[in-house]
Amino acid sequence: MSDSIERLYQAVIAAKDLDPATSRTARLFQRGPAKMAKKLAEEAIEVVIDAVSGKSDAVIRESADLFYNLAVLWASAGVKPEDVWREMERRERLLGIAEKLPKSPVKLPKPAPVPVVRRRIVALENRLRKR
Ligand SMILES: N=c1c2ncn([C@@H]3O[C@H](COP(=O)(O)OP(=O)(O)OP(=O)(O)O)[C@@H](O)[C@H]3O)c2ncn1[C@@H]1O[C@H](COP(=O)(O)O)[C@@H](O)[C@H]1O
Repeated sequence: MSDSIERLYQAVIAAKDLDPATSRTARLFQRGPAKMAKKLAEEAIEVVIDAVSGKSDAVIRESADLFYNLAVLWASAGVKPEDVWREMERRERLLGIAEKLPKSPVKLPKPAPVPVVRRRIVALENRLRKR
């Protein structure tokens, strides 16, 4: 999958300086990051709506549009696909370590009950009173 996204990203980079009249990508670059972000958000919502409606084919189509608009926003923000893959690999390494930790909170052995030494205050007070 990452190969497809990397090819798409390269295609976006190649198209960004084309004629906006004929290239959607060039048009998005001409209109700027706010428009790119709006389109990305719209695609994300379309994926959500189709997924909730159980329309798997539409989810596939809209996901491809989502990846396209994400690649456009990445390019505009100076983010490369490998930057994202590196972050994902870092998280995977961390999770891998975490997976070796016990999932439940570590159960410490209950400390032995400390015998409560009841100060014989009452007896002492009685003794003092008798003096
Ligand atoms: N991968 C894509 C790609 N995926 C989705 N889209 C466009 O993104 C739009 C997303 O769907 P929308 O429903 O939001 O769009 P729309 O409602 O039809 O029209 P708008 O309201 O968005 O203007 C679709 O119209 C698609 O044409 C893409 N447009 C271009 N590419 C690739 O980007 C490269 C550059 O192409 P140009 O931008 O045409 O130069 C090429 O390799 C293209 O294959």
